[in-house]
Amino acid sequence: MYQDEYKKWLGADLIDFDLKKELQDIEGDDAAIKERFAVALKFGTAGLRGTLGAGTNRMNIWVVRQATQGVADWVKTQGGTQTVAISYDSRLKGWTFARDAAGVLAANGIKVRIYDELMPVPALSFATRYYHCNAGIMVTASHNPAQYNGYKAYGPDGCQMTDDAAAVVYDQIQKTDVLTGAKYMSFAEGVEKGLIRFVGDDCKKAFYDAIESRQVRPGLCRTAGLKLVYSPLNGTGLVPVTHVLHDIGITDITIVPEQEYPNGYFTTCPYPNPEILQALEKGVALAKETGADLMLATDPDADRVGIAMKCPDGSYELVSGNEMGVLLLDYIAAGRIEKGTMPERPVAVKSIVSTPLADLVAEHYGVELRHTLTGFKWIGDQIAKLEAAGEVDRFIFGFEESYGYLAGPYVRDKDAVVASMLICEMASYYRSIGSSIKQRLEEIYAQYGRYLNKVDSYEFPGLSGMDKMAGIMDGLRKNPPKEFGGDAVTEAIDYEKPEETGLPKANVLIYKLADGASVVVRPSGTEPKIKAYYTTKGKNLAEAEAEKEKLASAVSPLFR
Ligand SMILES: O=P(O)(O)OC[C@H]1O[C@H](O)[C@H](O)[C@@H](O)[C@@H]1O
Repeated sequence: MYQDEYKKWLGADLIDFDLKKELQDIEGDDAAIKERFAVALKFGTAGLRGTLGAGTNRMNIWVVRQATQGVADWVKTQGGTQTVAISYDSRLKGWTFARDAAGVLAANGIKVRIYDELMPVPALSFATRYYHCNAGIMVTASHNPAQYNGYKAYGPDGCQMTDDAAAVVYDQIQKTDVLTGAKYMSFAEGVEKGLIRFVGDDCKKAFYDAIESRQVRPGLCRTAGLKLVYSPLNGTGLVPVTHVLHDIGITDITIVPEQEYPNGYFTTCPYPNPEILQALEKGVALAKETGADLMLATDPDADRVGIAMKCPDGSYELVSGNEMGVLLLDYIAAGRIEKGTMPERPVAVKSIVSTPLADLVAEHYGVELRHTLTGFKWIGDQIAKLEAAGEVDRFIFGFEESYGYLAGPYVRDKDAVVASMLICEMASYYRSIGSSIKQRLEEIYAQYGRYLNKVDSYEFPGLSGMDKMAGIMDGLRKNPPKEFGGDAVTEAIDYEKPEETGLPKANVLIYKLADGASVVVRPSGTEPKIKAYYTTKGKNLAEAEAEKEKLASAVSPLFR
């Protein structure tokens, strides 16, 4: 089967010369052919993601065209404006895939609004809403290494596609021959026919205005003198983040030179994920050199942001996604109360695997904190619910521990542009009152308790990995652990039971322990990993860390 498919591809005019060469190079190599052709990349709610290359199990123009035909078939059943927004980041073949997706949509009679320069996830979500599109397509593999690309699909609300819509697209893809099934018209023809148009400056301006309107203390940054180092990690952040920062008055910005301009090879940080230290190293080094108050790094599609902060002793410390979520919630709530701009019955949202410290902070300010499953689309879904009730202004902030934040309803995915702006504003504010982000964080710990949140990941690669992970989760359900390292489990919550959790069914187990600590276990939805999320509390950091180590040594043998 896979050999037949391989021969079909080898004999076809593949347009992209890289593909032809790759297929010729693997002639006679059964394993290499099998890997590329035995299965197809699966389109799910997050769209497609895979390594670049030839074959049905790779990201290439043919797989992109086939997927886009599936999207087009779904759009045609939807009525409305029959328009799709498209953006792309700095990844290899990003523009090629975006252009080909536009060509497939145009050939299906669907109108396209495509950015004329690389722009991040939040800008795509915004354009999808702005032009009342039926769908949005973002060509990106987020923070994966350079050999990856992908295709995130959005619904009309600017949220990642729902399960129902993705299932229809998937069915349509199955009916579309990968090499011959998608309709196609050249980009030029689509433009000539008026079907393909670029995103207008009005839309870009409205996006920036929407973000800047979320400042908590407008004008403050103009005089605070914040010194910043910023790295777009060779992705899309450079233009939007610096645009917004300049607008709000932050001018002392040093950009990490090697990571300033788009470069899909990510030569200085092979894994451009702001969650990991390596991606932030160049920025931290430059912050030390320049004495910056703050260092920010956005991932290639600028939906996540990681930071390092200057401590009073001059050292730099990384801030975790949970800590930043809590800091921003605290800053936004306190600031809006002080400024008289807090809505009535304010709502914030976080995922069930994010820190419970946020619950205490929310309670302190009278903010209702809603809990959702992992995946920012669930936070978008909460905003949609408020919108449907005519109460969208109640939403003040949403975050996930995986470095995703959003502070307004103008988009429905995480937005590192607004997060970068608010982090800088918050740093400026604390600087202006003789404090710092670090000091505020310590005050929060002093007030609510020294919480520690850590995530350990256990990898299960290869085809057998999925089975192993399923077996482990099954084992935990059949033989529920009664204690971890001597700490009794006081409550076990199984998210496979929606009647008990009030949330959609999910493969997540939460164990609450006698001393306020908790362990959450779930298989990742994006990588072949089981993740264990630990929350511990101590009189000080050392005590919380010791507790985490104790729990982790009891939990990790379960994953062997
Ligand atoms: O823990 P995982 O399933 O790998 O997901 C981690 C993250 O993946 C993506 O970035 C999603 O957009 C996030 O919403 C999610 O939190």
